[in-house]
Amino acid sequence: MDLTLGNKVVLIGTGAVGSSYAYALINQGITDELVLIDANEERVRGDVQDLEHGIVYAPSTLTIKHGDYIDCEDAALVVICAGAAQKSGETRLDLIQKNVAIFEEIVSKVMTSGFNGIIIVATNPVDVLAYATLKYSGLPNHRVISSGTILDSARFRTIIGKEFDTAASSVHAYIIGEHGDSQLPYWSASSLYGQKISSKLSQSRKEEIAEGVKNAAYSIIDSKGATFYGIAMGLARITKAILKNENVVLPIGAYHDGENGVEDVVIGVPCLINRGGIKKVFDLHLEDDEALKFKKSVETLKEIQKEIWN
Ligand SMILES: NC(=O)C1=CN([C@@H]2O[C@H](COP(=O)(O)OP(=O)(O)OC[C@H]3O[C@@H](n4cnc5c(N)ncnc54)[C@H](O)[C@@H]3O)[C@@H](O)[C@H]2O)C=CC1
Ligand SMILES: CC(=O)C(=O)O
Repeated sequence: MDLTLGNKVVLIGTGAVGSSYAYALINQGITDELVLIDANEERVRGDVQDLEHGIVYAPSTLTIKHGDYIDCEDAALVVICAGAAQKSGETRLDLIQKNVAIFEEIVSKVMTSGFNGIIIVATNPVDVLAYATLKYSGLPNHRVISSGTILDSARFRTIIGKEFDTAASSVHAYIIGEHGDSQLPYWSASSLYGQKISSKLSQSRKEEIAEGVKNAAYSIIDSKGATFYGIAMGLARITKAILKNENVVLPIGAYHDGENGVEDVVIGVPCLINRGGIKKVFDLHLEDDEALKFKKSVETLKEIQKEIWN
């Protein structure tokens, strides 16, 4: 990545997820310059004004504008939340055909601008669309990030935190694999006050927790039609890790080129994130049942890739 780039963020897709992310960025003072793009221009115009009024009370000031793809030229980060969202009863993978076509168009426009930064993908199915973004952009592997299991891991930590009456921020726990139905808890590496969480829970409770995490999106979509605050905070966290060069460990979707015995797939694992993007994809030390589930998750994603790109 071009280290002379500042901290400009271009957000593409200002629907429920995108606009919540913009709001989170402003509230946390993460960027000095935010550009919004969406196919629905009227909506962007309204969002820019509404968000600008909030800046008055933000921790630091920033410029925010309704932009176009040329604005990606000197952006440090492009965040893509554009595309179709799940409706009640749909899985994330049901969205693939529509959203791959949208991504081919969006990513080629981003790259035509001369963009030389990092892309974060949030649109579902997020891991396959990050893979598509790598293909369509030609960017190096470490500069395309799928939000992956950042949200699932937050859900996991929230449930465990409540179980042990401890703040979720003190729970060190990860969901790995697809951001979707084949995900799995990384129990063997999940800890609370330095002790393994899995040894504190019965098998049936662990299974209930894993199901609860996996089904959280379905339950929220049934209740209010969409999920957006959780992912918005997760995206803001990844953004901060990049723009502030944090070298922090986050569970995100990373391209695997042999890491963890996996080839040519974007999948969620703990990674080191800094100004250059994905600095390191960590080795998983999986127990046998976890390794089996992780392999199945890889196969699920590869099947979808094969259907689209042969
Ligand atoms: N990664 C994650 O953990 C999560 C991902 N999502 C995903 O995020 C995506 C967005 O969800 P919502 O914001 O709820 O949907 P939404 O329907 O509210 O917003 C989508 C936006 O994309 C825009 N758009 C569509 N085609 C476009 C194009 N070609 N160029 C520019 N803009 C375009 C639409 O005008 C709309 O404003 C969905 O795919 C959803 O499944 C949602 C929650 C969590
Ligand atoms: C919609 C979605 O991907 C989620 O909330 O996990």
